[in-house]
Amino acid sequence: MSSRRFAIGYALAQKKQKSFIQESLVSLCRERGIDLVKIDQERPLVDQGPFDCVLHKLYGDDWKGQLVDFLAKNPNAVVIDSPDAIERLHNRISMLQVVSELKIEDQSGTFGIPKQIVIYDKETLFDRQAWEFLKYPVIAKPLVADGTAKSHKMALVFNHDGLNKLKPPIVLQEFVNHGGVIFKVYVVGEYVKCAKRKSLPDVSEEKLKTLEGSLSFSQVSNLATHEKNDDKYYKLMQLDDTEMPPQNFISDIARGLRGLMKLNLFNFDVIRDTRIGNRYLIIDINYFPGYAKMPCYETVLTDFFWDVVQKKGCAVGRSFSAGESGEQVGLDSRLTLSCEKEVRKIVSNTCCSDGEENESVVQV
Ligand SMILES: O=P(O)(O)O[C@@H]1[C@@H](OP(=O)(O)O)[C@H](OP(=O)(O)O)[C@H](O)[C@H](OP(=O)(O)O)[C@H]1OP(=O)(O)O
Ligand SMILES: Nc1ncnc2c1ncn2[C@@H]1O[C@H](COP(=O)(O)OP(=O)(O)O)[C@@H](O)[C@H]1O
Ligand SMILES: [Mg+2]
Ligand SMILES: [Mg+2]
Repeated sequence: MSSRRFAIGYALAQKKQKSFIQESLVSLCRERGIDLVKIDQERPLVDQGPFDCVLHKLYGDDWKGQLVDFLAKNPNAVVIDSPDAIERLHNRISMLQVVSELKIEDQSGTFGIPKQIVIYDKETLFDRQAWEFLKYPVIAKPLVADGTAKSHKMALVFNHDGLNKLKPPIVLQEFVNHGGVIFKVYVVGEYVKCAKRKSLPDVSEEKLKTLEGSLSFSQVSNLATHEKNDDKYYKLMQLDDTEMPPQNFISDIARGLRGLMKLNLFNFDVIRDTRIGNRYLIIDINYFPGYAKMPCYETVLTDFFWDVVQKKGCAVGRSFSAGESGEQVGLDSRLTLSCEKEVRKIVSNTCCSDGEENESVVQV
């Protein structure tokens, strides 16, 4: 076994750094020969390193340019993931477009997205005919999903009166009753983990008649980590009784999304339509989500980093080995850690001693 050490530079917002770069992760990586090194965002990336790999959740043209410069100087380095691929997730319409391209083998369920429309102005918002195919209640979501608190502010709209507070550009999406439970599917390269979380309660036809205007909410599934890891959380939220989606089905969707979006680090939110038992709707896809909420996230992420630096598991480096051929290659292919190997293996979660029955682990 080689004793070479590897360096992974990370560029993350303060909050993300705090939640993700925990000592437990840093030390596990260190034991495996991988040093996690903070990138100084005050200095040009090209002046830092050497890094075998850059891990990031920063946006904007300046950062994108820095990554390009960095790769030009370090042709053998890898960037997880491509800014262009990540950018698609910053708009709630383009984010879900990829679902229509998905083809999966497993037939144990059907999938799609809720009916929705993008509204750019008040005139269209109040023109009920423009979106008559949507039934109340509808959820109004900011079109932009750029990680700001504002981009998570939503409203559940029960009738025409509830439209007054809305500020386009927004996506109006039909609210689908789903038993108050959402499935969050975390993807880390080939690894997939599905977890249950609390969601908005169902709204019956009778209840809808009595509800006034709208209800504002934000990040309903996002309680503090310690609350979620607590057994009481599942009991309190009655999550215990909710059946998980079929594992193969979820792994097929995860694999398909990963391949189409060319992303390695993301999660997606899925709800099960209570009207049609095995119909699943994808409502949200997030880049580099809160992995620290996954039990054993340290092991999962360290294994992934190991595969990346060892150039295993994914076709790292091959598509952007400009050094070998001397050719100039496009930005996207050089920034993309593409995934060619498709291992479809369901594994049981052996790394956790707490035996969480509410979660499933799948590799795609
Ligand atoms: O902060 P956390 O750990 O709750 O993670 C957030 C995610 O929560 P989740 O893992 O899905 O439960 C959260 O997911 P949701 O959008 O709430 O489904 C986002 O991914 C959020 O990132 P951003 O604000 O969209 O850039 C994530 O926030 P950042 O950590 O990236 O700021
Ligand atoms: N179409 C929908 N039907 C029912 N509930 C929904 C729908 N869309 C969103 N939700 C609920 O609202 C929450 C926030 O919506 P989401 O699109 O995931 O935004 P965010 O990016 O802020 O997480 C979801 O976790 C879910 O509880
Ligand atoms: Mg969400
Ligand atoms: Mg989101």
